[in-house]
Amino acid sequence: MQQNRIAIASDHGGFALKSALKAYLVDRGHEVLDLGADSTESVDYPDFGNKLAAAISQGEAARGVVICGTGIGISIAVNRHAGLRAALCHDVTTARLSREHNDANVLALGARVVGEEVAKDCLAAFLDTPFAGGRHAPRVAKLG
Ligand SMILES: O=C[C@H](O)[C@H](O)[C@H](O)COP(=O)(O)O
Repeated sequence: MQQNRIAIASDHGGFALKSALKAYLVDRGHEVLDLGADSTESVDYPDFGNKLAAAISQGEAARGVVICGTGIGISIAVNRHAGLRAALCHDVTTARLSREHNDANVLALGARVVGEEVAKDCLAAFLDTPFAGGRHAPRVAKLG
């Protein structure tokens, strides 16, 4: 498992925010595995959600970030994979609780919904918050 490596993927709608968050992750000392998209040319979000889920399942990265226009489609794609828990977050509180209560391993963001600064704050909360365990552990285990 590459503990310090964060995988990131988006569709065309999330491309610009992906670039900004990549730079932010590098600034924070992370290695970034960029799985595309590589431009604003129209693509299909399931392809990128599936790619990121595979990378995490195979231990190529410890956690992931996915971005599409709303964050909805790409988070649905990731959540179809066993062991993947993508949390669609719009604010710091949901990002923090997605880690504390749900042990989310993927942060999903909507580039057409949240601004860059809010997205960075969500990412910081996602990275910095540990899973609380305790009563939450058997619940998370039931997610499969
Ligand atoms: O949930 C889906 C995402 O928000 C997509 O980014 C969105 O549907 C793409 O829309 P469009 O093809 O109009 O750019």
